[in-house]
Amino acid sequence: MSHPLPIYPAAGIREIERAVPIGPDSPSLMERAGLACAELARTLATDPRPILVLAGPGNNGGDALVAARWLKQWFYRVEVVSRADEARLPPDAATALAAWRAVGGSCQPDLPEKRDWGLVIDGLFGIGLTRPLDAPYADWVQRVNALAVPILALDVPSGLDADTGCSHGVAIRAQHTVTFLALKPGLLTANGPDHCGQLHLRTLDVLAPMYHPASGWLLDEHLVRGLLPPRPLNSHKGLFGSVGILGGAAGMTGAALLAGRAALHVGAGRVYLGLLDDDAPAVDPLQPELMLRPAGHLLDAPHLNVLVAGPGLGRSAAAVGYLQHVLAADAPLVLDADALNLIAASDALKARIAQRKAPTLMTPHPAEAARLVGASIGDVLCQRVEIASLIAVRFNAFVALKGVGTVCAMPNATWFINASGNPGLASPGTGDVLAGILGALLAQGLSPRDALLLGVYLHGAAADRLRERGIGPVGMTASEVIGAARDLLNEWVYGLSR
Ligand SMILES: NC(=O)C1=CN([C@@H]2O[C@H](COP(=O)(O)OP(=O)(O)OC[C@H]3O[C@@H](n4cnc5c(N)ncnc54)[C@H](O)[C@@H]3O)[C@@H](O)[C@H]2O)[C@@H](O)CC1
Ligand SMILES: Nc1ncnc2c1ncn2[C@@H]1O[C@H](COP(=O)(O)OP(=O)(O)O)[C@@H](O)[C@H]1O
Ligand SMILES: [K+]
Repeated sequence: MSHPLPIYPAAGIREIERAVPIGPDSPSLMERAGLACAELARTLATDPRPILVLAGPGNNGGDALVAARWLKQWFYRVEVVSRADEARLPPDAATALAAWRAVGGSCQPDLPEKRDWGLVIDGLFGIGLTRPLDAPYADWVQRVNALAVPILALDVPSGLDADTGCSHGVAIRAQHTVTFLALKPGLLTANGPDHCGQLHLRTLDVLAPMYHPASGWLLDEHLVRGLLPPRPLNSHKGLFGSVGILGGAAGMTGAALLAGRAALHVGAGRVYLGLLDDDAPAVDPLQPELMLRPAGHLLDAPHLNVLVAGPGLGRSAAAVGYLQHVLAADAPLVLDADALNLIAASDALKARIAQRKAPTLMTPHPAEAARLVGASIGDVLCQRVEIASLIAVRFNAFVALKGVGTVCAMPNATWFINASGNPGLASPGTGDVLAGILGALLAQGLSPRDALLLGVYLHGAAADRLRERGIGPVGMTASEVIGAARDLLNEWVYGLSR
């Protein structure tokens, strides 16, 4: 499999399907997909009960019928449920139906009441789903979802939109999804991961980018391993940059401290905090390495080469003033939280970001993203790739639209979907930690693109490491994520094992 793994929306997959040459002696893509499904199903069907195959009216149903045929030939008991109108099946699916019948297979028009299946194969709809499931499909999906039986979804869990990860009404909740040719965005973001279960990619011997250029890729460990900041033996703290963090208004000092501690633990040479709270402490007793000062003096700190604005910034007039100075600074800048909200509320600030000469990183969660582009949160949730890309292009910024399957979008309209992370991160302060991590990586000389990709992946991977250790997902804290990120980065940079 070639890396990085490309991600295509349905239209791209269709271009690839059209372009792949199929020689006279090579199996059709549907034959390859059905066989790949059957091989996986064989590993999942661990009890002797029959396998239920739900076959839809299009090519997804065709894949399912090919899988049913192989499984029957391997002596599994297979029951196919299909309402497909033979005369209206696409050609490959009609061939698959004829081949299924030729091995003695039959189709039932409705889902039987009995429920003694050992595995359900969902081949109702794939990338061709265009609207909420009609009856009886919606009813079938609800009934198989309610069974205590594993479901293997073919290509896309039926009912889920392959492009967005939002469901059209009800959708299959699978334990496994085997997806063909290439990854699709909807499997990786929004509701996709909850509906897909474990994802299995089968490229069907097709090198997708040969047939259609990709503009999106999976952000995985393979991709970030090449981006690590070097640590020569002959080094001193001046080599690793100085991060200045603007934030910490009254009642929110902790947010700035979390960002600062994260920056320190991910390798920044020096970390300054410019705090807005008049009563802010002069030192963080638990992290005395941090240099705390009033917000108005932050930009006077020596050697600053990266700025982070937002953690606990608040929306006061003073905050706007400090933010204006930070935006005018000629240093890479990470904008998070209330910095984003203040920008969303001001056309002048918006224009200033787009005009910045130094790189800008923006890390909105969906509500912040909605404010930035004047969309509803619902729109953002169901158009994550589009909205992240829109923000990146509009603000000439490197954007992480946060949430499950964080979308990293670049100003050149390329994008990545992050594979790491878990709901342990749905806890206070984890966004501040991400902002600090990004600041530290920029300070160590990574390009804005590479800092964003490594930082987002590392943040999620740290949470995954904590979950492996039983620390979360419930009760995982942002402070714990910092320590795990440090451990992982050292493992990756120096090859030190746990
Ligand atoms: N053509 C090929 O050679 C290949 C096809 N493949 C499979 O083909 C799938 C795409 O096939 P199709 O384009 O036929 O699309 P689907 O099989 O996903 O579904 C399209 C059919 O469902 C109908 N439909 C859409 N939404 C509906 C709804 N809510 N209720 C009822 N009917 C609805 C459409 O009118 C159409 O008849 C992929 O997901 C994949 O599983 C892959 O195996 C790759 C190879
Ligand atoms: N369910 C989840 N799965 C993966 N990552 C998540 C999940 N929920 C939240 N996150 C991550 O946690 C971080 C939360 O950031 P944010 O919403 O800004 O929190 P805060 O404002 O409390 O710091 C983001 O990086 C986001 O992607
Ligand atoms: K399906």
